[in-house]
Parts: sequence; C-alpha cells; structure tokens
Amino acid sequence: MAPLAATRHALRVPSQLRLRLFSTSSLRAAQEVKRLGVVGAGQMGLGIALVAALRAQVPVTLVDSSQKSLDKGVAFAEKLLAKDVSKSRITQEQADAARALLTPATSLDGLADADFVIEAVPEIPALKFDIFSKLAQICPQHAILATNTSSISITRIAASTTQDPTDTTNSSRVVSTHFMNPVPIQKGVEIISGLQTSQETLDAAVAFCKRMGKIPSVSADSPGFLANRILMPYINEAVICLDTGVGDRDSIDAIMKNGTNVPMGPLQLADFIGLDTCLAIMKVLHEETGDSKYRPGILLRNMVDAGWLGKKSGKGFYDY
Ligand SMILES: NC(=O)c1ccc[n+]([C@@H]2O[C@H](COP(=O)([O-])OP(=O)(O)OC[C@H]3O[C@@H](n4cnc5c(N)ncnc54)[C@H](O)[C@@H]3O)[C@@H](O)[C@H]2O)c1
Repeated sequence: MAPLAATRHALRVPSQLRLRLFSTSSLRAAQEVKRLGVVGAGQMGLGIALVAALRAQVPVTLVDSSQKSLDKGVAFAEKLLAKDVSKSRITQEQADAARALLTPATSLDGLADADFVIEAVPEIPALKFDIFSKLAQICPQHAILATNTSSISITRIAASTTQDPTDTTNSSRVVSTHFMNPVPIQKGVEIISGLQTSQETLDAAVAFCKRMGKIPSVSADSPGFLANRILMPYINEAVICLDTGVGDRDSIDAIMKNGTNVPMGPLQLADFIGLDTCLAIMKVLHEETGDSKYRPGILLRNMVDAGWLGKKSGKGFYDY
C-alpha cells in the first residue's frame, strides 16, 4: 500500500475530476481482488456478498460470529438466487456459480487471504474499532479494509488500526463503501475516505464497487455523510409527526409516497432499514454536530427499547 501522500485534499475534489485522477494501478487493484471478505452476514453483509459473487464473480468469505446468522444469511442468499432464476433474471448455472463462490466462516482468521474486506456488523463504534484493529493484523498488507458504516467517522475507524497515529501503513488502506439497502437492488454506494485514506485506496474502492455493478458517489467524512445526513432527519421527522399526532401512519407514508414518487413512505422505509440503525445514526448526527435539529424522536427511542426494530424483528410501524 502506498504511503499517505501528504494531507488529503481528495475530499474536496469534484467527482468528475476524481474520475480523471483514477489511476490504472487502482483499476488493476480492483481487478486483482481475487477474494473478498465480508464481515457480518446480516441484511447488508449478505447482500454485499451475494452481489460480489454474482456480478463481480469473486470468491467471498462471509464471516459472522453467530452461526445462526450465518445459516440464516446463506439460506436467504439461496432464496434470492432461486427467485432470480424463477424470474429469468439469471440462469440456473449463474446461480449455482454464485452460490459456489460463497464460503461461510465464523472467525476473522478466515480472512487471511482476502484482498478486499467489507465490514457490515451492527452500528456500534467499539465493535467496529475492535474488528478493524484485528483485520489490520489478520489480512494481507495489500488488502483494502472497507466499512459499511452508516454514520461512524471513517477517520476514527481508520485510527483504530494502529497504536501509532504517525504510521499510516494500516490506516491509509481504510475506506468506506456504504452500500444502500437492499444491496441487490439499489445501485448507489457512497465511497468515503477518512483523513488517513490514500488516494489509491479510494480509487480501488470506487473501481471494485463498479465491478460489482454499482454507481459510486464520493462523499466527505462528515456525520451521516451524504445519504443519511439527508435521509435520517426525514425519517425522524416522520416519527415525530406520528408521535405528536400530526398524522397517522398511513397518512404520513401515503403523502410522501404519492407526493414525492418514492417507492415507500418514511415509516415503512424505517422498518426496512431497522429502527435500531435509524436511532444509532440519529444519535451520531446529534452528538457529533451538537445540533438539536438532529435530536432522535422519543417514539423512535421507545420502539427500539421495546425491541420493535421493524421488519427484522417482525414488528415496527407495521407488523411482518
Ligand atoms: N440496514 C440498512 O438499511 C443499512 C444501510 C446501509 C448501511 N448499514 C450499515 O451496515 C451495517 C450492518 O447493518 P445490518 O442492517 O446489516 O445489520 P444486521 O443486524 O442485519 O447484521 C449484522 C450482522 O453482524 C453480525 N455480527 C455481530 N457482531 C459480529 C462480530 N463481532 N463479528 C462478525 N459478525 C458480527 C451479526 O450476527 C449480524 O448477522 C451497520 O453498520 C449499518 O449501519 C445498514
């Protein structure tokens, strides 16, 4: 991995210019990803692993600390592949080939031969810091270490890979590939660099996401980045409207669905994202900016406390 080239100004480089800066060595690095590692086989990790196997046709080691989550994730991948075959979106051979590329594992040690790792564990800072400090030790020196975090600072995650902040050997290869949910359907992915991220790492992340068939947007390492900085206050406001009786659930979702041409209203979308994830992101926006406009709604907190996390727990604003 190339050393960090002075202070990064890349965050402020317009995306058109960034494409021109795209180096052939980064393209080669993305092409040369011979094994992807994905940490966390939940809804995001599973989707990332599946799309990488199907579109980039790269072998994937899918790691989850819970055997139950791993089994559930692999079964869900098989279900999604079978659905794609039944709808003639892919052939049975393509489905079989993608399934054969997925290798489940329960330990991070399984990532010792990964060229590119994408972490998708729950949005808990200490958990991510711990995983990145381990990945920096376990993965090969050339491996790119990406996080799917929705809101945690990439600079802080990168800092967790080293005891010596002046040594950027590991921190320069940390980047964010923030996929949108559901990964098999949404084309967008935000690529975010921390202060330490090298240009080569950033370019390789953009190139690998393109190899997965995605359309990358580059954003600065700022609370919520672009997508959640805009989306989460919108969802939070919808929850506050519900809580304070401005409108009922169906009216809130219907007006946004039918008024702004989105496929689902904000409360249904919150259920799909997971209310715990929505709350965690609002907390980060609130705490890191100190701006009261990001205060999480009381009902959002209460629903998470009740364990009503949306689709994944069977109950949220809707029943599943
Ligand atoms: N849900 C969304 O819409 C969405 C969208 C974009 C980004 N994200 C981000 O993606 C990440 C994952 O979110 P998700 O919705 O897939 O969560 P999830 O709860 O569905 O899945 C997380 C998985 O990580 C596993 N895990 C927990 N600790 C682990 C460890 N130490 N090692 C390995 N695996 C571990 C869990 O068993 C679980 O299977 C979060 O950072 C979230 O903010 C979520």
